[in-house]
Order: sequence, then structure tokens, then C-alpha cells
Amino acid sequence: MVAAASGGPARVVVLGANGQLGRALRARWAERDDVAWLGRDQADLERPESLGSIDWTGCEAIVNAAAYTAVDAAETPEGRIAAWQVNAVAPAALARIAADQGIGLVHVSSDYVFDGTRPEHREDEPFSPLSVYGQSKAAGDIAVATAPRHWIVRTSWVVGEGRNFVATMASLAERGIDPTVVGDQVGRLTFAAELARAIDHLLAVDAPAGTYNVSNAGEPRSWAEIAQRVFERTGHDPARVTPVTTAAYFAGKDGIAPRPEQSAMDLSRLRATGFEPEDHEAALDAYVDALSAGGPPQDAAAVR
Ligand SMILES: NC(=O)C1=CN([C@@H]2O[C@H](COP(=O)(O)OP(=O)(O)OC[C@H]3O[C@@H](n4cnc5c(N)ncnc54)[C@H](O)[C@@H]3O)[C@@H](O)[C@H]2O)C=CC1
Repeated sequence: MVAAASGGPARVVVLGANGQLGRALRARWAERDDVAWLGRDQADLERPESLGSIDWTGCEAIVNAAAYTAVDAAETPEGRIAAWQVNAVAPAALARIAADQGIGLVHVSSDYVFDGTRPEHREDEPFSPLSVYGQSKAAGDIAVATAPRHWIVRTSWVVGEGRNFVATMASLAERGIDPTVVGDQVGRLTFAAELARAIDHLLAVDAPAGTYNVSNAGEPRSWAEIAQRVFERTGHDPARVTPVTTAAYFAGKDGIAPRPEQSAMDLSRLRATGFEPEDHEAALDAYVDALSAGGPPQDAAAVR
């Protein structure tokens, strides 16, 4: 069995426990003692065969929050193999385990399975990935859908703890650095806490198996508009952010995977389960305020 904090068998096993979503789930389920939290050291999805040697006795649901998320590195020969192992082969192994042992499987997908040419992605839109990462995620979705009790949670633009776009913009604003930011990719932010709340909800209401788009709600915005809002909220001049096209931003840079221009997703299927997502700009303001309260963020990671 996989042991939970209680010492007994875990009813829920979370894989990828140390990522943005994993940490948000930990915060959400901090009071629960029936969850096991497995990081890469305990369950390495690059070695999918190892998942079959785990004793899943007592497990009612697996939440797969692990993924190979390095979108550009996935275009390299080594990255390609790792991305496929983690994002496609391992989810297929999990689907087999879930099907054989009657376990529910929550798996997280990406808007990058689409090319971003439609105004709002619906769950049943045909796959049209632009990148190796997107291809590997689409293959994972196809595999996971073979498990009878599966919930594919398709999300976009995740912002959680640590290194992320919003923290980077807040840091640049504070340090007097004026960024150029992509202005022709449009979407909605998904705060990791909101994603965790939605997963908790889908399990709690035992939502029908299938795919659910999950993001925060509200008017879709470009990365540049989001950056400008971060500047404004932190008391800096938003005009310091210069919007550029994706083509201009990546001009002369090698090894950049194509990104969808349009990432916003239709949320009606999620809403039909009784879940109302919070507006992403209101959530952004609250997130930035929390960052400010904790002092200026240290991390100045590259803009996505
Ligand atoms: N970050 C984003 O903007 C988006 C993320 N997603 C999806 O959301 C889900 C959660 O993503 P985040 O929490 O943002 O990603 P993250 O990169 O913060 O976390 C992923 C976790 O997976 C772990 N991991 C990587 N390789 C592993 C392996 N071989 N074995 C076990 N664990 C491994 C990492 O150590 C990390 O803890 C993923 O399925 C991702 O594809 C979808 C759309 C956008």
C-alpha cells in the first residue's frame, strides 16, 4: 500500500506533489490524513514501468499532477523522449492501473493540445498540437480516456508558488526593468489554488467521467496586458511594459516551440457541475497583493 499521513493506506495518491499544482493541492488538503504525496523521488514517471510495482491497495483516486512542462526543451532529442515518457507513456500506464484496479484517475491536460486558432477551446475540439509538448499531452489525454473513471482537467497559464510569469513581472517592476512582453497570445490565468479547488470539487461531486476545462474566468487578456496590470497593481507605470508580437519576441532565438495564440477555454462544462471559477484579474490582484506583502519576489525567471 501507499501510506498516507495517518499511517494507513492512502485513499488519494498525488503524483508530482512538488510542482505548482502539487503544492496547491497540499495546501488545500492540509487537514487530510488520507492522502499520499509522491514526488519524483517516490514515483518517477520517466520510468513508467515502476508505477506497476506500486501497491495501490486502498487507493480510490490517483491525481496526476506530474508532467514534463519544459515546452522548449521538449523540442530537443533528449527532451522529446522524456516528454513522451512522462506526459504520454506514464499516463497510459496509470490508465491501465486505474482500469484494472477500479481506481479513479485525475489527469491534467493543457491548452497546448490545440493550435489556438479557435476563439474559445471546447473540450471536444479535435487535437491540433503545435509542439512536441502539446503532442505528448494530447497522447496522454487519449490514453487516460481509456480508464472508465477518469477526469481530464484541461488547464492553461498556471500560476502557483515560486517561479512564474506574475512573480517575474512584479520583480521586474520593482527592480526598474522595463520588459517587452508578448501581446498576441491571449488567455486566462489559472491560479494553482483554483485548479486545486476544481479538482477537489470534481472528486467531491463525483462528476461524470470526461474532460473538463478548468481556468479562472473573466475577460481573456494577453500576457502584455497581464504584465501591465501587475505593474499597475504594484504602483508602477504600466506603460513601462512594451507589447510585442510573438514573432518579434522570439526573433533570432533558436529552439523555441510554437505557442497557440488563443488559450482561453470554454468553462460551461465545469460550471454545469456546480463550480463557479473566480475572475482571473481579481485573483491576479489578490495574488500580487500577497506577493507585495511578502516583500519583492526574488525570482526573475525568463518570460514564458
Ligand atoms: N504551468 C502551466 O502554465 C500549465 C500547466 N499545465 C499542466 O498542468 C499540470 C501541472 O503543471 P504545473 O504544476 O504547472 O507544473 P510544474 O512544472 O510546476 O510541476 C510538474 C511536476 O512534475 C514533476 N515531474 C517532472 N518530471 C517528472 C518525472 N519524471 N516523474 C515524476 N514527476 C516529475 C516535476 O518535478 C514537478 O514537480 C501539468 O500536467 C501541466 O502539463 C497545463 C497548461 C499550462
